[in-house]
Amino acid sequence: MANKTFEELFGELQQKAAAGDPITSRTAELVAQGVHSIGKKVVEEAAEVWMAAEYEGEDRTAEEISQLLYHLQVMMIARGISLDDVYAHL
Ligand SMILES: N=c1c2ncn([C@@H]3O[C@H](COP(=O)(O)OP(=O)(O)OP(=O)(O)O)[C@@H](O)[C@H]3O)c2ncn1[C@@H]1O[C@H](COP(=O)(O)O)[C@@H](O)[C@H]1O
Repeated sequence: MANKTFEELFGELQQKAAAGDPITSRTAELVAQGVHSIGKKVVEEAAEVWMAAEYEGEDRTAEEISQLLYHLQVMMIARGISLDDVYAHL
């Protein structure tokens, strides 16, 4: 996972969602479960970011942020939302 940019990860996840095996790919498994399950993971990871930021160190907080970003990307793929769709609102 180290040194992978947001854009590079998104491309990899798109490929995994399209052709990945739910047995070996967490991304393919989550996309197969659908938006409801992914949404619960997004909320869970967001709460873990909050708790880490308030009570833990920078490294743990960064780790939780990476997990939140991953699950947000999975949600984007499940809903057919591109990076440009999101950047348009930033
Ligand atoms: N960056 C990530 C990544 N970040 C987080 N996660 C998943 O999110 C989980 C972290 O959430 P939790 O702390 O809740 O862990 P958990 O309790 O095991 O998860 P649950 O069983 O509760 O869902 C991890 O165990 C991973 O399953 C990720 N899964 C995959 N990636 C990358 O995505 C790419 C494709 O991965 P696959 O789709 O698995 O091939 C690869 O480059 C991976 O490194």
